[in-house]
Formats: sequence, C-alpha cells, structure tokens
Amino acid sequence: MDNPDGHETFGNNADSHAWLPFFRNHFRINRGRIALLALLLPLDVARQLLTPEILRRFIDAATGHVPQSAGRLVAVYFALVAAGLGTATLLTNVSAKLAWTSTNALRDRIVRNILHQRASFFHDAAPGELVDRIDNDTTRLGSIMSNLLLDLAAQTLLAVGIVAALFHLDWRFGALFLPFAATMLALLRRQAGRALPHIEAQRRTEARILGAVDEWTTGAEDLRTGGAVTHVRRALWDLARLEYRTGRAAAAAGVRWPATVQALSVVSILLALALGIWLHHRGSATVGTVFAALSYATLIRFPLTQIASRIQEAQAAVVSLRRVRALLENPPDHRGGAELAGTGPYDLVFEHVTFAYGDGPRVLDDVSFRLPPGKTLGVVGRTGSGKSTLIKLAFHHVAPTAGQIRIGGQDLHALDRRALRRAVAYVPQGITLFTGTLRDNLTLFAPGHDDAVLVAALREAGLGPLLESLPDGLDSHLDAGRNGLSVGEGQMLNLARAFLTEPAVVLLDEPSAQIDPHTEQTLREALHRFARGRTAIIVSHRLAALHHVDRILVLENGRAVEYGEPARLLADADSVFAGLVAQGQPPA
Ligand SMILES: Nc1ncnc2c1ncn2[C@@H]1O[C@H](COP(=O)(O)OP(=O)(O)OP(=O)(O)O)[C@@H](O)[C@H]1O
Repeated sequence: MDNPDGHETFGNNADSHAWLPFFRNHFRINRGRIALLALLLPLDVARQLLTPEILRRFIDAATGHVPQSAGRLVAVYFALVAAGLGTATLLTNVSAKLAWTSTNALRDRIVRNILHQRASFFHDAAPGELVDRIDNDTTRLGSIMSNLLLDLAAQTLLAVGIVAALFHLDWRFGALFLPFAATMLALLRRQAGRALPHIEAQRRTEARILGAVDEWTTGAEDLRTGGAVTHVRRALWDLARLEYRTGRAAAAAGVRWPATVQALSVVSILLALALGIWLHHRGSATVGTVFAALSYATLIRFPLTQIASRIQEAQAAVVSLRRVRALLENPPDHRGGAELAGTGPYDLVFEHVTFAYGDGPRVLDDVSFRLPPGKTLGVVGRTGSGKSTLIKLAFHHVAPTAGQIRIGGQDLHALDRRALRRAVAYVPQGITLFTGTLRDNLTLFAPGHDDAVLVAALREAGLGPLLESLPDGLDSHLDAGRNGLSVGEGQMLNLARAFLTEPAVVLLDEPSAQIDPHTEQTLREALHRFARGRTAIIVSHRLAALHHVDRILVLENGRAVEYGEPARLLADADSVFAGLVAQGQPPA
C-alpha cells in the first residue's frame, strides 16, 4: 500500500510477508478456537443483518401493510437478541483465550532468544527496550493476531451484507450506499500508515521511560545520597512531556479516519431518510422499509469504523512486529559449532588480539601470549587497562575486533557455545542473585545436585559460616534485591558456583576483592586447589592473590607490556612487574 510518508504499512508487501510466520504459528497452536470463531462470526453477522429485516416486517404487520403475525415476529426478534448476547459472550471468551495463548507463545520465543544472545547484544539494547518488547509488543501482537483477520473478514461480510440488504429493500437505497461504502474504503486506503511514524516515536519514548525508571529505582539510594532527586524529577518531567507530545501526534493522526467515517455516516443517514420519505410519498416504500433502510444506514457505520480501527491496530502492531522480528532474527550465540576436543588441560592462546567496545577506542591492542596447558596466569595492570575485558574475551563474552583466541588449538569463535560454557568457568567481579533459595542460586536452578556436594562447594568457597547461620540451610530464600548477601558473600557464592563445575579453564576476575584478609587467605588456598590441573587466568590488584601463578601478564593501556614467569620478571629489576612488587602491590 502506498503511503505518502514513505513508511511501510500493514498492507505493503514487506510487512505482509513479515506477518506470515507469526500467523502460521498462531493458527497452528489455536486451530480449534479459530475454527469456532470462524463459525460464530458469520452467524453473528447474519443475526445483525436479520434484525432490521424482522423490525421491517413487524412495523409493516403492525401498520397493516402486510398481513403477518406481529407476535411471532416479536418472538423471533427476542430470540435474535438472546442469540446475540450468547454469541457476544462466547466470542469475547474465545478471543481472549486466543490472545493469551498467542501472546505467551511469542513471549516464550522472545525470552528464549534473548537468553541465547551474546553479551554485546545486551550492551547495545537500550534500557527498557527489552522489557517493552517482551511485554508490550508481544501483548499487542497477540491481540492483533487473535482478532485481526477474522474480525476484518466478519466486518467486511457485514458491510457487504448491509449494501446487499439495501439493494434488496429497494435498488435506489443500494445505489445510494454503494458509492458511500466505496468512498469509505478509498479513504481507508489513503489513511492507512499515516499514524505509523508517530506511533513509532511514541513507543520509543515509552521504552525510554521504562529504562529511566529502571535505572532510577536500581540506583535510588545513590541518587538520594548524591542529592540527584531534583535532577531525576526534572528528567522525568522532560520524558513525560515528550511522551505527551508523541502520544498526542499519534492520537491526532489516528483519529482522523474514524472522525471522517462518522461525519460521512451522518450525511448518509440524512440522505437515506430523505430518499425513504420521497419513496414513501411515491408509494414505493412502506414505513417498515424506510425504517429498515435507516437501520442499515446507521449500522453500516459500525463495520466501517471497526475495519478502520482494526487497520489502525494493525499499523500500531507493525511497529511491534518490526521490533519483535528484529529481536527474533538477531542470531543467537553461536550454536552447532565444533565441540572442544579432549578433556584438557588446554593451552590458551591470544594472537594479535585487538578489541574495542562498539565504536569506542581500543581497549586491548595487539595482545599476544600463549598460556601452556594447566598453568595459571596472573593479569595485572592499572585500573581501566583492559584486564576484565581480556577475561571476557577468553570467555567469548565479547569477540575480538581483530586477531584470534585459541583454546586447545581450536578457534574460540568456531566452538559450540554450550561446549565452551561447559569447558570454561568465568567468575565475574559481581554476582547476579536470582529470587530463589541458596540452592537455586548456587546451582542456577539446575536439578540433580547432591546436597553433600553443594555444602562442600559452599564450605570450600568460605561460605560455611553463612550456611550454618541460615535457618533453612540450602533451602533458605534469597532475594534478588538488596536483601540477599553482602558483596563479599556474593563473590564467595560466585566461586562456589565455579567449584561445582568441572571446567578445564577457569577465569577469575578479582575473585577476592571484597573479602576480608583472613577469609581471603583461606580462599586463596581453595582457589589454588581448584586451579590445579586446569588452565586459569586470575585478574587481581592484590599481589598476594597471585602468589601461586605460573605466568604474569602486565597490561598498560590495553597493550601487553610484559609476559613471562614471575621469577624471570622479578629477576629483571627494570621490569614493570618488579616495580609493582617493590611498591608492595600492583597500582590501583
Ligand atoms: N561495556 C563497556 N562498554 C564500553 N566501554 C567499556 C565497557 N567495559 C569496559 N569499558 C572500558 O574499557 C576499558 C577497560 O575496562 P576493563 O574493565 O577491562 O579494565 P580493568 O583493567 O579490568 O579495570 P579495573 O581494574 O577497574 O577492573 C575502560 O576504559 C572501560 O571504560
């Protein structure tokens, strides 16, 4: 469908095709309910078309124009009203169930796809946008799929039926209304798509508000203590104003068509009345016929406005469709790649690895080293020198901009992601707690772990005292929010998660930064035991944490300035590492 703004509309080819997979899936999972709707809707259309005809016969019987039993007609009329109530209830229930099923099926697909995205995907997605897509967009699509096609078909049938009934009453009524309906449809084609850019702008603003509210509630305490409440309120007002402006533009663009239909409909009713009176005076139409013609003239507005609003909903849903489609088409993290050969230990090779976040500056610049199998590498360097990024690259959390990373001789990028996750354990600086028990948070909801093994992992990670203090032990409930664990306990739980797995490669990012010196000492021994026989990288500002490492990598502004055995680096008094040790610890 052409559109003056050059935007795609519900009717154009690109988006029509885009709808197909959604509708196919919708029809597949809702076959029975759709068949029921396909049966009920034409019955309801027939009922609506019959009602003015019954009233016509009743009036003509009552005014003596046609000899017929008025009592029987009244009975038929009430039967139609009752049938109308029954079908309306059934239609509402079936449609609601359809929308619910389709929305949830779509939501499930999106959540599955999102959970398999690369980390860079989450960096790129605007805050709030994902929530908006999972929640609002799927609801819109589910609702549109549940009633769009059938309702459009039913309303078109009703509009055609009304024009046919008018022809049946008197060809002159039909001749009057046919151009009216045609004009309406022509206007409908012109208007479709006009509201689309405004609706898109409105959705973007809504997503921004969701993102901002999420950010503010998460950082409420910092904002309050930092005295930023006024700033937040001002920002909220700015966003609210923007939402009002975009919403108003979308509403204004969307209201034009129904308003035009209403206005034309009033004109057509007046014309039908004038034609009816004229025909009656000439003796060509009974009072009942004039009444029926007026009823149909009033009724035709309903299917036309319904068609208009359905098309408008479809337009709004085109925006949702594009966003959901973009999400579903975003390829998931690499699957089906090569399996990791053997069981390890593996060597880990960085070969001329360069990395930048998006269009930003280089965070790692031409970094090369080979960590032999079963050895532990300690990474040191100033804040912001790229240590955590190096760990993320080794986990394939982010991919190198240039260069290659190999594990056991295999390109990390070509490996099946699940195989990689099984072989490599990554312990990040912070922990994400999920609403659930301590057991859930330790096993990440994986069933089948023996309690004794879980308790041993917690004890090994230094969480024995915490476990003993919790009334329900492993079944104690932890909150995803701030009532979970202390930052240090979170770090220890992170380690316990890693201890539970049997990875060939271990990547530890500041594993003990938030832990008191006494506990850290115990933990260091546990980490040493854990890393034995595995290939490991430990990032730490504390030299003590790097006591047992076999190799040291010194990063400066993203460049590997030193790499080698600690003893060899220390032997060179001019080495950066020797300087750090002389200072007591790597610079923070
Ligand atoms: N998600 C990100 N998006 C954009 N830039 C980032 C991102 N994460 C880190 N950076 C930038 O990359 C650079 C290196 O960060 P990285 O976290 O790797 O340093 P680091 O050496 O581990 O620092 P620290 O010692 O503070 O943990 C920093 O300048 C940082 O601003």
